[in-house]
Amino acid sequence: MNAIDLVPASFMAETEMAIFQRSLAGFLDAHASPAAIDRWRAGKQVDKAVWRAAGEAGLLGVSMPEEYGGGGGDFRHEAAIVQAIGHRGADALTLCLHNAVILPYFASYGTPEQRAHWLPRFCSGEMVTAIAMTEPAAGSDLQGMRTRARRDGNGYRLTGQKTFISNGQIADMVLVAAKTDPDAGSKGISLFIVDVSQAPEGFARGRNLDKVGQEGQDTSELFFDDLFVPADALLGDVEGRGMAQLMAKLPQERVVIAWQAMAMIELALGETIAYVRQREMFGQSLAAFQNTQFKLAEYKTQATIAKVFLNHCTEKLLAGELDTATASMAKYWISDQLSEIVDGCLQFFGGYGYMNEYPIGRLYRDSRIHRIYGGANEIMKLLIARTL
Ligand SMILES: CC(C)(COP(=O)(O)OP(=O)(O)OC[C@H]1O[C@@H](n2cnc3c(N)ncnc32)[C@H](O)[C@@H]1OP(=O)(O)O)[C@@H](O)C(=O)NCCC(=O)NCCSC(=O)C1=CCCCC1
Repeated sequence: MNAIDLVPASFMAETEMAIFQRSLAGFLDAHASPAAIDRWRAGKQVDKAVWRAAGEAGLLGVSMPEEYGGGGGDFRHEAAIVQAIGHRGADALTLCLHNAVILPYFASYGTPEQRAHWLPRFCSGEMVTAIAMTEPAAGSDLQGMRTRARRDGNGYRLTGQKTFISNGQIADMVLVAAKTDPDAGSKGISLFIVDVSQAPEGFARGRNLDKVGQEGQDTSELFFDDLFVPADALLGDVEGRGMAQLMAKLPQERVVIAWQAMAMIELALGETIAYVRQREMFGQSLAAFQNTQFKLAEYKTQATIAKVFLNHCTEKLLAGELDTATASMAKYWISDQLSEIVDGCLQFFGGYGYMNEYPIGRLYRDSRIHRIYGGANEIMKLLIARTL
């Protein structure tokens, strides 16, 4: 049994992972109750207090070194968090963005001073993070970004616009991709650590965008108008490495999204199995129909195969051997399974499935984005095809 699988405590010795999962479940019971989630969805953002509480509970920066206030764990702990949150729906998944997507940029590319300054603030929950790559006219084509960073004395001036930025409304620090040399192609992009906690002049948050699903977390436009950042805001200390840094880190982000999709598949199957068992029609249980059994057998098979492949990707990632194509396969294939399975599950609920009061309808809306964010699935196929 893989340590990432949630197994009943009675079947295993109390391993470090089981203890971690238990404290995670306790945290989510206390801070991500259905009432709290309803509040986030109404306000279109996760309460910031939850971040502080997550920091105090040791759930932020779990894979970061202990010397920076992190948990000293690894990607298995990150995957456990993604799963535990995903099993309750999609809300608060941006905690995983902070943990498993953004902090690793600092751990891998930050100077010792940047790591020492920023990571403790992120691990405590004092500062919430966001990453800003996408622009209104450049989503899939990262090199097409227009945001500029011009040298100015002992720093840079950032001008441009970003959109679809998760945590954009609540972030205290935004890691911004910008062109330092528009003529240098992939070597003309750099990443900047932008402290927006004090609403600096030249920075503005735009709309908290109204989405089809995942309404419990904020997704924003961000505007930079001649915003001054000091020279040490450049991630690392060499200009022009941003594109390669993004390309190297995106595979892990894609595995995180695949784990989210996996958790939501399991949630959909659980909800549907419970429903078909209690729903009576034509004088028998909906579960007794062969169509129900065959469909659910197919979905369970797809889910099982997906999980085996995802555990394989996780092992590769832990060994530092995860390649872009393999991560792209996980993201594209598992998010496709999610769409098919959630759609098929909703069908069993009939008219009730289309009502927001049933969780399956919400899952249907929340799951659609998995085929788009982290790189559209068509981009995943392009990245796979490049290796053939
Ligand atoms: C693949 C792509 C469509 C096109 O790449 P091009 O061909 O322009 O870039 P190319 O020539 O492949 O490469 C650039 C440099 O990079 C190096 N490198 C590549 N892989 C790696 C690697 N694995 N390690 C190190 N270096 C790498 C490459 O060698 C090159 O450097 P060089 O010029 O040779 O010096 C790219 O643009 C992409 O991927 N878009 C999807 C964006 C996309 O995924 N957003 C997602 C936005 S975030 C998001 O959606 C969120 C979702 C959830 C919540 C939060 C955020």
